[in-house]
Amino acid sequence: MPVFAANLSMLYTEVDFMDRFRLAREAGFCGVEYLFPYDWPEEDLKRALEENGLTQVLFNLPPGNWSAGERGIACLPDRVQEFRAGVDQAIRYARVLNCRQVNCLAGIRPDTLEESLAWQTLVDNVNYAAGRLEDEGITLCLEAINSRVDIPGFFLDTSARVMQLIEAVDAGNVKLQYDIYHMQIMEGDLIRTVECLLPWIGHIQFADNPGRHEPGTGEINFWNVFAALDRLGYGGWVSAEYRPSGATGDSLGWFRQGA
Ligand SMILES: O=C(O)C(=O)[C@@H](O)CO
Ligand SMILES: [Mg+2]
Repeated sequence: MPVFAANLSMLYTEVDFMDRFRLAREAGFCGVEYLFPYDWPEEDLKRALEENGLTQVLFNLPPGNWSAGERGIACLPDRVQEFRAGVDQAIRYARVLNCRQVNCLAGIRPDTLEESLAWQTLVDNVNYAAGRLEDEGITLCLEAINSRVDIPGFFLDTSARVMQLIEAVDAGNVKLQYDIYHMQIMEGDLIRTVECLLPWIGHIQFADNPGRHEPGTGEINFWNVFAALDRLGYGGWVSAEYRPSGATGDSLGWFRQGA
């Protein structure tokens, strides 16, 4: 079975954020990720990881104004300074948390922004971030997110589009973050896609579809998908990024079965 991590922004929301680390460890996870670390002091997060023997697998670059609906600023030409400051902030946290991967959210392209300008801004920003992160030994992940259900207008919404960006940037530390849930909605053909794109995949996340709940609640055959990851020799993390359909503990049958 792959090595699984728990996404603490979606799992264990029954308890306060800082208590989720312990619950993840008690369930048997050895790695965690969450959307953003920036609301907590680095040292507090580091302590939570160390006390529970957990690896910080991933977090996102600052996304702009999340509560106002922004989902990344990397494609927005009037936000380049803010993007760069966000890279600095992410590096500060990644150093303390010993986190080897950060994810860049491309953002939602406003109708008033020309597609070509959004694309060039994204290429330039990813180039900049990749250079800064390479110096730190950190991989920059680029996630394709479905624009049909969860984030209409999200600028990078297919694996092909991310691959186009990876080619345009041509940096060794830029990888595709393949989210099985989003790609089931946009593309399907999960196992064949992973097989084709394996060398460029840095991180995998999952939830079942529809509903974005745990494996077994929807249409994806996770047992076959996880077996394929093993057969293909995928060596990265596979993160449970789903909203449990009930209590988190009750949603972990897939994990207990595979562990
Ligand atoms: O929504 C997702 O999927 C994620 O991976 C989050 O990090 C936000 O993009
Ligand atoms: Mg995801």
